[in-house]
Amino acid sequence: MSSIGKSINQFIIEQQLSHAGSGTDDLSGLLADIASACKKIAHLVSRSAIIGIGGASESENVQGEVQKKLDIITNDVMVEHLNCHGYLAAMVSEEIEDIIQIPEQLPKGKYLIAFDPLDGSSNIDINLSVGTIFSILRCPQGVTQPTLEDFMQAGTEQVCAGFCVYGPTTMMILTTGDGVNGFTLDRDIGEFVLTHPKMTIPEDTAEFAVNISNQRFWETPVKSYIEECIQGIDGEREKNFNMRWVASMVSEVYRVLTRGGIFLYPLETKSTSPNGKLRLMYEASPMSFIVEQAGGVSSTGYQRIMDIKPTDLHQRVPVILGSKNEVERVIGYHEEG
Ligand SMILES: O=P(O)(O)OC[C@H]1O[C@](O)(COP(=O)(O)O)[C@@H](O)[C@@H]1O
Ligand SMILES: [Mg+2]
Ligand SMILES: [Mg+2]
Repeated sequence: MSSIGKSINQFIIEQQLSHAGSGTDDLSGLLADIASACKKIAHLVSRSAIIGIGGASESENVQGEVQKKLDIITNDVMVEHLNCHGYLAAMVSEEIEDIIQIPEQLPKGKYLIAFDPLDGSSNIDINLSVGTIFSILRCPQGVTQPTLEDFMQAGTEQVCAGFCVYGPTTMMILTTGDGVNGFTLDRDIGEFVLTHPKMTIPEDTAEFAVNISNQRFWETPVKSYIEECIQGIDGEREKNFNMRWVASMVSEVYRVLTRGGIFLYPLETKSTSPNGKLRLMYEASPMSFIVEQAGGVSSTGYQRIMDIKPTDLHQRVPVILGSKNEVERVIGYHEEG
């Protein structure tokens, strides 16, 4: 029987029960809290102009980026929804410099979470899609006040990763290491329902996404690859490529999941941000888990992103992800030097 239309909570509980020997645990509760937070964020994003929460704030985040008002508000929504039910031991956010501890008086749980509360926030004021990205890790046993070291886990340690896109429809994409499933927010009943079961990324593609204005900073392997794509049928590849750049990673990854593609935010030598722009813990790692679970590949060009153990909460890494055969081709160019 098709499981289309199943609520996200029902789906997670059934998925947990179907694994031999495992019962439901706090993960389903935590995911229900995340879904509630994302529903609230979807509502705020859609009403931001009406209620006067669009535009920039007066503050900068830890990476020196001017925060949008909604960057701050959505961060608070995530913290408020996730800190009260005892599923988490601590959180980290792209918008906050240090670990966010669970208040003393509240119960603590066995998971850690890293999140980007509003991805692509430069797009809010021009009415393009934005999103929320999250990565769930296990808190080491016996730890009640997690430290930096407890969060320094490679992407391969993730229990679950997901993201929401607040676009023409609000969607949540989720993996717990058993494939990737997509849920659409049905606003009539206030639930995310399964609409895109078992999402897979086609192995081949003729569509690339890169911010070409940074071309002068790229290394030779990426420069050569993009040059080949642009030459199209007249070049070595003997086929035409299409290009997209939404400047919102959630939208780019969602597109790759639905019709294939390659997305690059590569190493940028000599730029002010030589490791690229994307944050390992809040963007690269969870998206890599999802992409791999959908049959795609995700790499820095030199290394599988899922294998990188962070050394800093706000570390940036180069990202090349998407359709297997194209990403492997770019990795091959890095190997050739
Ligand atoms: O400004 P650029 O170079 O186009 O960068 C776009 C990239 O930056 C991001 O917007 C960074 O995310 P934040 O909005 O969370 O800082 C990605 O979503 C996107 O891929
Ligand atoms: Mg982001
Ligand atoms: Mg963000």
